[in-house]
Amino acid sequence: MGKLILASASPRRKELLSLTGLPFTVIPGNGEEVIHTSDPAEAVEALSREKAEAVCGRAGEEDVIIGADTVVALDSLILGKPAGEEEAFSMLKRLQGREHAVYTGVTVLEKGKPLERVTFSEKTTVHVLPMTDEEILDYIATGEPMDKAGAYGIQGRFAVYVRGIEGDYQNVVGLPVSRLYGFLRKYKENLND
Ligand SMILES: Cc1cn([C@H]2C[C@H](O)[C@@H](COP(=O)(O)OP(=O)(O)OP(=O)(O)O)O2)c(=O)[nH]c1=O
Repeated sequence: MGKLILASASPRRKELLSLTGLPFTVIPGNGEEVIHTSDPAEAVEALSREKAEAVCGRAGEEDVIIGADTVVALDSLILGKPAGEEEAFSMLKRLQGREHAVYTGVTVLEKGKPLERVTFSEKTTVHVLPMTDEEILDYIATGEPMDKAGAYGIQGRFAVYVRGIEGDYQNVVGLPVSRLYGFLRKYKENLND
């Protein structure tokens, strides 16, 4: 068996994958994330596949690669990372006072067995309390929104505005780790460091 590779530059995903106790290596991808569908589940699944496939060239024949992507969906909009503070403001203005869905797509790919590739997505519903414009601006000033889908981090200062969730918390932070572990546990004894 080869190595387990996390195809991600996200420090959160690295931390979440560590919870499995499996040895793994991080290879950040650098591809553009372009969404070609209005279906958020389809979008994150496709992006997770692209991220996993993008590092295939740098992986060994027996390596197992994980790619993941997270978006926020509300009404018919799919929100990725904000391009700047103005976009962060308009995203948070839309999200406050209501519920939305967070989707993370995951692909697990054994480089030598392309036909056994697994792709799935997980949805978590997040209920956000009403926020004043001043609270939104104060939150943006923390710097937390800029590298996160939907312009917030449930694991950070935004926690005070989260009334509750339905589904997997870790999925919101960027990796549905318990569901993913279901696909990874078979590699447990066989991975190289
Ligand atoms: C909604 C939400 C998202 N996020 C993060 C998870 C993801 O890292 C990020 C969404 O961006 P992604 O494009 O999914 O991931 P990334 O660019 O950070 O990392 P990579 O593509 O290299 O794997 O938003 C939080 O940390 N907390 C939250 O509450």
